[in-house]
This record gives sequence, structure tokens and C-alpha cells, in this order.
Amino acid sequence: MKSQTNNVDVLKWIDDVILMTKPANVIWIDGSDEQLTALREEACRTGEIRLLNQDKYPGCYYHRTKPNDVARMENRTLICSEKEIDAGPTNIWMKPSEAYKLGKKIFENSMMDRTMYIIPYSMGPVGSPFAKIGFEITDSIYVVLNMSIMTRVGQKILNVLGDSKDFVKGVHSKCNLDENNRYIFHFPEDNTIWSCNSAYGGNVLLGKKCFALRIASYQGLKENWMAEHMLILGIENPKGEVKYVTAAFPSACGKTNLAMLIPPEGYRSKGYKVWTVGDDIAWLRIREDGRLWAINPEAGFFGVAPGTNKKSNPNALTSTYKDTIFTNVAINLDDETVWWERLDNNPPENGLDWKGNPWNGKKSKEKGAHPNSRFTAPAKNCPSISPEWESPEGVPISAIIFGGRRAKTAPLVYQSRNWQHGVFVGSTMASETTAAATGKVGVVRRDPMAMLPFCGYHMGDYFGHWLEIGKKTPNPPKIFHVNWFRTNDKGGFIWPGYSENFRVIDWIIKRCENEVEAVESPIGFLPKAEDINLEGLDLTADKLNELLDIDKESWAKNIEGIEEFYSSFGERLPKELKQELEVLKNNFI
Ligand SMILES: Nc1nc2c(ncn2[C@@H]2O[C@H](COP(=O)(O)OP(=O)(O)OP(=O)(O)O)[C@@H](O)[C@H]2O)c(=O)[nH]1
Ligand SMILES: O=C([O-])CC(=O)C(=O)O
Ligand SMILES: [Mn+2]
Repeated sequence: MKSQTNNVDVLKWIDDVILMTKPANVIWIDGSDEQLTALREEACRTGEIRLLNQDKYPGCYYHRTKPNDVARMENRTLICSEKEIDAGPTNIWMKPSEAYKLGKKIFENSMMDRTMYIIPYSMGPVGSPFAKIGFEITDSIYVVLNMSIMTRVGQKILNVLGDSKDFVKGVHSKCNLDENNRYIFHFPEDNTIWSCNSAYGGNVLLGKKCFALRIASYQGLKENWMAEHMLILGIENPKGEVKYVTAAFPSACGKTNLAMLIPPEGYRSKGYKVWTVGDDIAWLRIREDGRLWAINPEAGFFGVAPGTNKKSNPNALTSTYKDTIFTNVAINLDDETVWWERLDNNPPENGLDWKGNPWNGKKSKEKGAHPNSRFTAPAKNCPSISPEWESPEGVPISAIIFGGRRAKTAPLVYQSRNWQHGVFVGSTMASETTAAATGKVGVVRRDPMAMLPFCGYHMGDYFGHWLEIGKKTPNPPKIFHVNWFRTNDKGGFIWPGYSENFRVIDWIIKRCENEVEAVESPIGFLPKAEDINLEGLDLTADKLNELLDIDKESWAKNIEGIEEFYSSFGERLPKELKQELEVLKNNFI
């Protein structure tokens, strides 16, 4: 098929990939409904996707990946910078020449029996000064269909690109889904991504984690902006004023839930509203007014299905009712609908589980959906989507919130003393691992700014970049830390979470507006108990105090963990952070 661009750099690169993979056919994705409809029909015919009940789920499809290919594989995700030191201690490194050689061997002739699809896409509203352009070459229709939900795709992107050289070159092939040859190579210095032998979203939707975080974080370092693993949300008060915050939580720690939160009744009746701008990734820039502004580079949600229900996240659930692709959930064969754990109390009796085995949800002890099963839903489906979500200039950010799953150490909420201290708080974040990546679940690991698996360069330099951005921003956001996951002696969550998190967001906004005072503590500013609104909530003052408690012993352990973690950065750990660590230690003496 004839390409609709004369960009010689694009055409040359594509010729090289064709030479390497030898596709039977080449199709350019133009972004038209006609073309996407034809591809959906073809994928249904071959069994790659399955049409769901169109009365209940118009435009929705189902897909299953192999049982060994259901989450990001961090041990197969490589950063290939020329110098090993530039990838830093938190990434797996390979020399670019070696990685290209290994990759070429794997990609050689990998598309001989298939069609190659070329997807031009934009991360960010098309033509926005914040947006960036990429290409994904893939042999998977599932990838084409997901990318056309998650990003803006098609001819319009080529028109905007013109003959510019500023684009990211992504190549994906399922090859033969061989786990032993599965790699996600990133070449930040070449704007290049090669992904092979996987079909799981996080490894193969190259616009998302690969480009919008790993490559973009490096671009941000060079170009004075930041690419972060953050949701973006607007909080409207009864006067109609909207304040925006971003929040960085590790994978499967509550970003989508917070981004789409509905305030508790007591707030709603007064006129408070929450607007969703993004649920996973934020690109932040300093603008002329001296503030940080953020865009959501994505156009859809690749959300965790299990646990999503009418009560926990009605906005996410509604987003999935049309034009959505479900991956690795359970299916009800009686009516071709989908089901996952905690959706409702009515699992299918005549179903298939995420592996495709016959499954009776009322009898079986096995899970119906994989814990990391996902929905891919268009952002515009979301009832709470912000009128500003496609604003080309983004939205101004009042607060940045860090958080993770901590059973004991971190209190419900605290505020950093200033930007530098806030960067320290973000850099020392830790969280219990989840099903979003392969490996053991529930182990505490350091996950600075929720970027451990997503920073495309040396994390010490990344901390330095954060400090630098703070210095260059005359009016930077205030920085906070939250923890919805504190547990009692029996292991149950003390804080009710979900929509009740609005009470904490309310305090955060009040702090940004200087409307309430706070209490100094060794770790930063804590709320006065009376400033967290508990009206209508079944939570005693004692429990709130337990949630705000700073346990000396667990902090002593935490400090040891920070010291050990920091020591891995050597020379490249900014001295400001070492100072902050000393301050923290002294505060506990
Ligand atoms: N206890 C508790 N659980 C929560 C809360 N918010 C979210 N969760 C649970 O955390 C899990 C993941 O939530 P998500 O909102 O999908 O997480 P995410 O950060 O968007 O995940 P990624 O898409 O992997 O980046 C789900 O099982 C939720 O039910 C909360 O406030 N309290
Ligand atoms: O990238 C993925 O697979 C999904 C995701 O949002 C995350 O893990 O943070
Ligand atoms: Mn994520």
C-alpha cells in the first residue's frame, strides 16, 4: 500500500525494517473507521479477537494472551545507552550494537507469513506544542486496535510530522511468542524501541510505557520537561474553580481509581466535582506563567479490570461499556459478556476463564480473570472526563502527590516542606509489588516517583533533573505523600479508600490555598486531625490517629532501606538528597 508521506527519514527507516522482517504485506494505518472495521472483522475471523454481545457492549471485543505473557516483564526490558553508566543501577543495560545485533537475529524474517501494519501516532493532542510523534510497526491487529484507542493515529499525524526528523521509531513483532527470546529494547539515544515475542499490552503498545515514559523521560532530560507515571485530575469547588493535581503511584496502586473518583455525598451535595484528565501518564512543562502544566499524552485507559465495579469505580466501568477491548478477563458463554473478580456477585456458571478453560464461577476456586487483566477504553467514554483533557497547552498543576502500598510506615498523608524535600520524599518512595509485573507480589521495594521500571536513564540523574525543574519553576506545585493501604493487626485496610480519598485531596487543596495549618513532624507536615473531614464516615478519631501515626521503629528501618538504596547511585546521587536524608535522620534523634 502506498504511503502518504514523503518524509525520507521515515521511508528509509521503514524500508530497513521491511528488509529485516520481510512481511508478506504492508498496510499503513490511516485512522479511518472503514479500515479499523475491516481489521476488526479480519481479527474476528482468525480468532485473534472475539466479538462480544453487541446489545450490551457495542463495539467491544475480547482478547486473550498466552499464560506466560500477561504482564510487563521487567527482567526482559532493556535500556541500551552507549555507556552502561548512563542506564544506571536500576535498569538492565545492553550495548546498542549488541542489542541491535541480537534484535536483528530475532526479527529476521519474522513477518514472512504475515502483514506488517505501520501506525503513525501522536502522544498528546495532534499538533499540540506538548505532543510528540511516533511510529509503531507491528504484525498484530490487536496492537493496531489498541493503539487506535490509546493514542491518536493515522494520516493526520503524517501531515503534522511533515519532513521533521523528530519521531520515535518503534518495531514490534510477536515472532513466535517465545518467552526465551522476549525482549523490549529501548535505545533512548536513537529514539528507538524494539519489542519482540510478546503480545501483552505493557510490552507491545509502544506509545505507552516504552515511548511516553522510558524514551520521553530521556527526551525530557534533554529538552527541559518531565515525563511521569502520574494521573492528572481536576477538583472543582462549589464556586466553580478547578484546581489540578497529579499523582504518581506504582502500577496497580490506584491511579485509575483516583483519577475517576466521585466525591462522597457530603461533598457532592455542596457542589464539589472531580474531572479526569489522565489516569497513567503526565508530561509536564514549565510555562510562561511560572507554573508546571501537564498534558495526558494518551487517548484511552489501559486499566486493571479486577476490582473495578459500580461502587469502586463507576466512571471506569461506564468507560468500558462501548468500543472497548477486554484482555484476559473471564467470559460468559451464555450471553458473550465479560466478568472479573469483584465485578459483581454473579459470576458466569457457563464461562471460560482467562486461560480459555471451561469455568464455573460459582463452583471453581480458580480465578476467572487474571489479576492483571485489563480493559482498553477510549478516554472520551469516561463520564468524568475533563473539558480540558485535550487542551493543547495542558492544565496548571497545584500539587504533586506520591504514594504507594505501605502496610505500616507511611501515614495517610503528609506534605513535604519544600520542593527539594518533596523530591526526597518521591525518591525514597517504596511500595509492595503487584501483579502488574511478573514476579513475586507483596514484596516491599523502592520505587522512586513510581518510575523504577520506567525511567529511561540513570535514576541519580533523574533525581537531579527533578531538582533542576524545581529551581527553574518560579511557582512549583506543592508535594505530598499519601498511603491508602495502611493495615490493622488483622491485615485489613484501616482507611476506606476509593471515593473517600477525596477527603484527603480536599486537605491537600486547602494546604495549597493556605486555608489550613499543619503540624510539623520528623517527616514533614501532618494534618491536624480535625482538618480531615470525617463527616458521614464510619471512622473514629482513634483510627484517624492510627492512620497518621509515625512509628519510630518502622521509620528507623525505612531509613536503613533508604541508605542502602541511595548507596547504589554512587556519585550521581545529588548532594541535596544526601542532605535531606541527614535531616530526616536527625529529626528522629
Ligand atoms: N484498599 C484500596 N484499594 C484501592 C484503592 N484504590 C485502588 N485500589 C485497588 O488497587 C488496584 C489497582 O487500582 P488501579 O486504580 O487500577 O491502579 P493503577 O495505579 O491505575 O494501575 P496501573 O494501570 O497498573 O498503572 C485495584 O484492585 C483497586 O481496587 C484504595 O483507595 N484503597
Ligand atoms: O504498562 C502496563 O502494562 C500497565 C500499566 O499501566 C502499568 O503497569 O503501570
Ligand atoms: Mn501504569
